[in-house]
Amino acid sequence: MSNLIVHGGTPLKGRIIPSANKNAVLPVLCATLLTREPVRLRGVPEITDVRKILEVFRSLGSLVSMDYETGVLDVHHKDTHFDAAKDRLPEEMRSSIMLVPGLLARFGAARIEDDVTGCTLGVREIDPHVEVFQRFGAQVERQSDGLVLQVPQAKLRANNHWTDYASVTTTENFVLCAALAEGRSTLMNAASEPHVQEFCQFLQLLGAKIEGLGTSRLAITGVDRLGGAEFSFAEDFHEIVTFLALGAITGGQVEVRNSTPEQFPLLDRTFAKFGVEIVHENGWSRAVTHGPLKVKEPFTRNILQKVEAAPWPYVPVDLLPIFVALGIKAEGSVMFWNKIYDGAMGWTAELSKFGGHAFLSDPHRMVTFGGKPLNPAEVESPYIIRVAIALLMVAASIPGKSVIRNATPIRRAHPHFVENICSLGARIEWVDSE
Ligand SMILES: CC(=O)N[C@H]1[C@@H](OP(=O)(O)OP(=O)(O)OC[C@H]2O[C@@H](n3ccc(=O)[nH]c3=O)[C@H](O)[C@@H]2O)O[C@H](CO)[C@@H](O)[C@@H]1O
Ligand SMILES: C=C(OP(=O)(O)O)C(=O)O
Repeated sequence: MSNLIVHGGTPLKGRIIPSANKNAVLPVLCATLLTREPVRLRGVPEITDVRKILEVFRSLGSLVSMDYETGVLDVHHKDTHFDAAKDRLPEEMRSSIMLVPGLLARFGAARIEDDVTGCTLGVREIDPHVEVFQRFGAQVERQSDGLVLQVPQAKLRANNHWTDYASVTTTENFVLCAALAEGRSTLMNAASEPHVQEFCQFLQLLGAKIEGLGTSRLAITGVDRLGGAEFSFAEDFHEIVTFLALGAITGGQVEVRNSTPEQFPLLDRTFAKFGVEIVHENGWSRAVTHGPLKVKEPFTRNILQKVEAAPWPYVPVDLLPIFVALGIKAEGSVMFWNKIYDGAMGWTAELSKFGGHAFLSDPHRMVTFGGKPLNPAEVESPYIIRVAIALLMVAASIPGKSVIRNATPIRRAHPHFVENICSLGARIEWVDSE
């Protein structure tokens, strides 16, 4: 377990070049299994989830050359081998489940390990995935240590499917299966997050026939084979928002490179609810504060200001903790509504150790009563990447030494995160503990 020691209270200043979005990089890595041609990826971040997937590739016998200095990955799945009875896939990360279509395409067999939950956000079912695999013709059997999938026929069968809700990884799994299936498949209620679109663009580059990117209806016409490609990852909107918020919460001036400000109007309005103005100019975004943070009062009398997170184009649920941190700091009350997860808000007790006041109304809703005097503290992060960051944000805004225990999940998604914050003037360090 790694902890973060934070000497807070310094207004952060400077410029940040964001890394690639973990949730685009991981499905793209899984998609490379669908081709027998070489693939070159640029901007691959040095994060633990990437390391785990590359380890799987090496164990399959693929050629993998990863240079984390330059972010260039060359991968070639040429002569591979996999035994669903003996080999195991990574756990404690959701993206493990997106290895399934590539393994089915190559070996006619795959596995889903018991723990593909990822961050402990509440129920994260695998049924929508299993249903997708079954619709494409896979047989699924529960074994003592996971699920084993087999495809009796040579190719997956195209189909039309309508999911219960817009799930990011289920959509990606559907597209991965459909890309090489026999015939044309359609998916209704498809997820449309920027990372889902980026993943589809990569597959198109390999030669996949996908229509409807960015909408809730995807149509995919299966092709016989996919080719190779060179692909560069876009900037991660999670990192952009996170560094802007770090600038705002510490009363500093942080600029982040942002090539896609068109994705930001709702995020800008969300920042504005805490008194933070986001300015996009010449490919950069900056957070401007006008004195201490203050929650914007709604015009409707006697209602709470609120932030609602749900599948895109709502505020992304993974960004909710970042805004909760702003809610603890800003004077006024805000209701945070996580419409997706039923177990992602149970960290109010950690906020109270800082003197922050947050009330868990029900499993989906939290109210912050911000602007209270805050003190440094030792807190413990749940296994949730963005909560570890939110706790770090609060700590960075308070003069004195705080400790964020179990901050390791940050390493799953954000490369050189502490180095990046320190480049803005922060005094933060990793310390390993038992
Ligand atoms: C590797 C990856 O890309 N992980 C992301 C992906 O996970 P992931 O694809 O696992 O998330 P899903 O969209 O499937 O949602 C997770 C869970 O939320 C519940 N659910 C979701 C949507 C909904 O409208 N109703 C509902 O009930 C279901 O229990 C579901 O199992 O998308 C999540 C939602 O943006 C993000 O938090 C994760 O970071
Ligand atoms: C929840 C996340 O990831 P995962 O789905 O892999 O747990 C995240 O990226 O914030």
